[in-house]
Amino acid sequence: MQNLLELKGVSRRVSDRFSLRDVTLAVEPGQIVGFVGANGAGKTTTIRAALGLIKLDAGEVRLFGQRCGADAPDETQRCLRSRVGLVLDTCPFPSTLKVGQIEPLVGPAYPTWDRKTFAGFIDRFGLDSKTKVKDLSRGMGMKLQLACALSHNAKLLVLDEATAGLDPMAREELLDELLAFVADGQRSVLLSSHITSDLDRAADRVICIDNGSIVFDLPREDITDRAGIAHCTQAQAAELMACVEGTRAARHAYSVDVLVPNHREVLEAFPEIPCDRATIDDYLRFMLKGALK
Ligand SMILES: Nc1ncnc2c1ncn2[C@@H]1O[C@H](COP(=O)(O)OP(=O)(O)OP(=O)(O)O)[C@@H](O)[C@H]1O
Repeated sequence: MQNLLELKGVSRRVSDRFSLRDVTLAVEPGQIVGFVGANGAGKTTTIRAALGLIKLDAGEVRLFGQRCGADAPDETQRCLRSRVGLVLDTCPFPSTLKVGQIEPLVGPAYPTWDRKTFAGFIDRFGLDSKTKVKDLSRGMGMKLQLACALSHNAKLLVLDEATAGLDPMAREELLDELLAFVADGQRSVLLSSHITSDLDRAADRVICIDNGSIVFDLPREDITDRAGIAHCTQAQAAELMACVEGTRAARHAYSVDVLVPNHREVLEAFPEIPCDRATIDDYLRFMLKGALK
């Protein structure tokens, strides 16, 4: 099936200090794709490139199979973007408007806006139409954005740090909504987040960017089900790293933690070395900071 979003070789110099470099990634239908990286790594810039909001120096972006760079005709861009639901870390609606005044502002921008669906989400999320945007809690502001994003028959949801600052219950609810959104196998979510435990639970794929370049792009289970952290002495680490491909090490005063691609194989081959499964957080730390063998 056709990818809902594709970036191929996207490069863009943003400033003297930061460029996107040859970024290639794809979001397949039915997937939740986690997009991770340190502060300033380039997640938001990549999302802006994906939505045709910044010009590219090289490469191409396809949304729903069609080219959607900032150089595509305005009408094409508008039409393609109207099939994307965007949720940002801060509520972008005018702060003095009431919840009940948001629909007349947002709805007309989408030819496929569905009033009944929007009313259903407002009700289900417990949003009071008389409350001003500025008086909404973080979680409620996110839910208002989500209600908008889910009410125009979007095929792709893009969430940029939308779980930041949410309490665990609100994050859980959001993840359940996202899982329901992709359940028919036709729609997808691109979720940039620093809260990697959300991705441990919900992501099908995890893509990591660092300093404007993609560092890894893996099925989530390659990280959380296969990879492991072996807790070694210096001598064990040397032996393990000599035998196993694709390891990375974090050295401590008297021990060495080694990231291994397959924890089961290590437990079989080196039963004396304790080896736990890796989390996405572990994997990220080792890939960004761990020493190669
Ligand atoms: N318009 C701009 N002009 C100059 N520099 C910019 C501009 N937009 C972004 N940057 C820089 O580009 C780099 C990447 O920023 P970006 O917001 O994409 O990172 P991020 O991964 O989303 O970070 P965070 O996790 O902190 O939100 C940063 O160093 C940022 O300061």
